[in-house]
Amino acid sequence: MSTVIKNGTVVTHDLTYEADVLIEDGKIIEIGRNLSGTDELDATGCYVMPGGIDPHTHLEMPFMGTYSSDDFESGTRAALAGGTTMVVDFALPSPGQGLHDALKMWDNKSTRANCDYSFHMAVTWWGEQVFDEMESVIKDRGINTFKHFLAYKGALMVNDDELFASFNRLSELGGIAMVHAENGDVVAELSAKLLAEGNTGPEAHAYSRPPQVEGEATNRAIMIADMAGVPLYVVHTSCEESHEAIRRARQQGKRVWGEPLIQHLTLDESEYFNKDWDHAARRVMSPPFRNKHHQDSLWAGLQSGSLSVVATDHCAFSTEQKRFGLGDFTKIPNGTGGLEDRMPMLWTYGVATGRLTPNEFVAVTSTNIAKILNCYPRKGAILVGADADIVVWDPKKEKTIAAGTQQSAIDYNVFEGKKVKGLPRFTLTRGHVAAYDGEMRTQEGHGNFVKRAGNTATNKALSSWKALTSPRPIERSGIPASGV
Ligand SMILES: NC(=O)NCCC(=O)O
Ligand SMILES: [Zn+2]
Ligand SMILES: [Zn+2]
Repeated sequence: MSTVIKNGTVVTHDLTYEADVLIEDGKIIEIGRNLSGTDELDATGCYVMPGGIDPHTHLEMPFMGTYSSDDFESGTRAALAGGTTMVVDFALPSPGQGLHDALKMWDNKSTRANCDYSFHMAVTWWGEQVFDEMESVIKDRGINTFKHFLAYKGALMVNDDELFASFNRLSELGGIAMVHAENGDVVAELSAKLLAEGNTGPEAHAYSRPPQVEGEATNRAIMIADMAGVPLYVVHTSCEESHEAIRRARQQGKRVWGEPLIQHLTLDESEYFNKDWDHAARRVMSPPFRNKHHQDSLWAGLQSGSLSVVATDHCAFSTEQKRFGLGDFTKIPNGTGGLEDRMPMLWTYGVATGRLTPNEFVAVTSTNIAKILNCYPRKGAILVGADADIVVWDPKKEKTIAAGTQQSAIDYNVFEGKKVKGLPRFTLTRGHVAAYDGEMRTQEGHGNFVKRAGNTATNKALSSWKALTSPRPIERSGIPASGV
């Protein structure tokens, strides 16, 4: 059995052309004119693009005394509804837990995934066991990305000595370092002071995490990564201070990538000043939403290439869960949803406004991250031999975002009421049509784990440079006799 996508315009990160796409056994087998197959999908008036890849999700994540409400089933269903065909989730060991132990837990949860997925490994504590297991996580499990939290003091946060040790180990093994860049010590101090002064509401979450805490931590991580000789990926870049550090590092030739979220690009800090406690608390996430100055900086970064990827950090908590923080903003579970809305929101606020070209849209939602994570061109490509993870995108299709019609398990949507123009007509996950003109036809358990080998081209380039420039003793003849 084969499927042909007919009469569409193929849009990739570098090309736009009219062609049909023929699929068999989950792969693209031919691209050309006048193709035929057993099943036909009509793409007249549509763009045929690589399915989105969201490299930053937290599905069923244990966090702040509860679990995020979307699991691998509802989360990947939401992804497919919005044109995303692969998610990358974070496996988080609890303190003292081994990396492989934590991965077993994530393996169990992910059996229900409707689309392909991969994992990043989090380094939440440091010791010999973590040092040792990192090797097999990369070589046997095919996980080449390791996240470090510089925030969440007393929980997930690692200190600078641990960060440097882990970055050095990754440099040796050919891994990629990731950071949540906020200065956790300063956030803890500011939070305690705000609470003592009677600032208990959700707006104080934003006051406790000003752009400076993010700028400082981003810059620190960049410098530590540079000394270790490891590539660095900065997650949820939300402000000019952090973007500026990334931009400068890239201009200096450092291997650093920045990832803004669709929430930070399109929602601002005024959400926290809403008189309705629930409204404000539902939008509590770290880093918090910023103002227009920061949003313009992020858009400019995507346009100029100093920022590389748009993600969601999908970590959805219900209103009931958010209310754990009534009377104390530090207890509001941090996180917002966005998996279903990332692509339509970015198209509406990016492509339709002229901030991004359709090719740039494909680059920042799919191809760039496939290259960074080392799964391109299996993912992120419309090429013969690639997985048939495809979105047939109708630029004229419209809807108003509403919690009542979403796939996510929670009872609200941070984009509620936003009108989007540009939606999937069909979303295909390895050839299976999981979203058919608004109707969900997902298959629970269809998703496969995507292995990603370490020692990428970027790792090799960095280690060659490191070897060439590393400190070495100067050979001298005629060493003076000691003493005077
Ligand atoms: N971002 C957020 O507030 N929650 C999810 C965990 C994280 O990425 O920091
Ligand atoms: Zn984070
Ligand atoms: Zn996150």
